[in-house]
Amino acid sequence: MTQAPVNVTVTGAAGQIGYALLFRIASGQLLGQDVPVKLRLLEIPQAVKAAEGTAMELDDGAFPLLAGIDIFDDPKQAFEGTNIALLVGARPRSKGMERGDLLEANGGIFKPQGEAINAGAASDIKVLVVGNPANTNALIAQSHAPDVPADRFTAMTRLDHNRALAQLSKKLGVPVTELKKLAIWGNHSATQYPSVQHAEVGGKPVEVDQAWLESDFIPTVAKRGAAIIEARGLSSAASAASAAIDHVYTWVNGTPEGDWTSAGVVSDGSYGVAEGIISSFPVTAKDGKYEIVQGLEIDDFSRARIDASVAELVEERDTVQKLGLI
Ligand SMILES: NC(=O)C1=CN([C@@H]2O[C@H](COP(=O)(O)OP(=O)(O)OC[C@H]3O[C@@H](n4cnc5c(N)ncnc54)[C@H](O)[C@@H]3O)[C@@H](O)[C@H]2O)C=CC1
Ligand SMILES: O=C([O-])CC(=O)C(=O)O
Repeated sequence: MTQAPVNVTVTGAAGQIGYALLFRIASGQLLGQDVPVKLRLLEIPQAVKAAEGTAMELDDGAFPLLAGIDIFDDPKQAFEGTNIALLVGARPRSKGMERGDLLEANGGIFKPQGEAINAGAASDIKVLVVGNPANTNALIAQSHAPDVPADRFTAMTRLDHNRALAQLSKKLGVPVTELKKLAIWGNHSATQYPSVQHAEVGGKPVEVDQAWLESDFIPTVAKRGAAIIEARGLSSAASAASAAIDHVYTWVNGTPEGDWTSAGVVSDGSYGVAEGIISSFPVTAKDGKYEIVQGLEIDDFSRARIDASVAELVEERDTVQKLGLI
């Protein structure tokens, strides 16, 4: 091992995504097979013991790239010197909870975490927010880290992107590797817009009928989270962990020539998306930076769908603004 270990902080480490995610990080899939990692696990005090149990299992994996595990219940310590932060822990919606209540409860988590990242993370910090509502939680954290470049805060829509790839691959009867330039726009919620407008199969434009898009593909992708909960009795965990691995691996190592992926990134106003919100866009990654793909023509159908999801994000931003969370 020639390289110094990269510090990776995972919040919600004792949760179900954490359980799937940590072993993949330890095995080298987050950053590459030549990059040692040190894990920094953050949990609430009541779940520290469970996180210790997971850490024991990580030890038992004897992973060659795992250079150490530390467990914290204090965000200030957990983010000290961290290079990659995966913010998975969040307050789930409980019965009778309104969207505003959920945003408020999560503000109590993501505000101090943003402050702790601002105070102590490494200068090359990259943050991925997985915990829902992911886009607005990312906005809250980002707004409390004024010394960190805003583009270091991202929200996960890679799971939606992967779901879209899988659905289209099944429909066309081709492997996912044949598909390029799918895109998720907007919020990681049921209003998201999975777009095939620029998608290619084997280098040619994808042609599918509009009825299938509207009545099957889009709702299947957008409501997949709910369908998994219905079937499994628990929300997506291994697929979410897998998408988090993909998101960070791509961010660090780049997108292949002639393709893009999807991520929730801070809007610079591109495509009429309100500046400053964290919205999903088609993005490329190069030299450790995600960039919004520019210059795409947006047809009327796509325009209406993008606008609807962005309107929801603007509403969430306005709510957290009113609550004094940003
Ligand atoms: N963006 C996406 O595509 C997806 C997002 N999610 C979201 O990811 C989140 C985590 O999901 P699961 O692991 O299944 O939930 P879980 O409930 O199994 O685990 C969450 C963990 O977070 C911890 N936690 C709560 N507050 C914390 C805090 N302030 N600091 C550190 N840890 C804290 C809890 O103690 C718990 O161990 C949920 O919000 C879920 O909705 C899930 C799937 C996909
Ligand atoms: O709704 C949830 O908690 C899970 C989720 O985000 C998804 O599966 O897309």
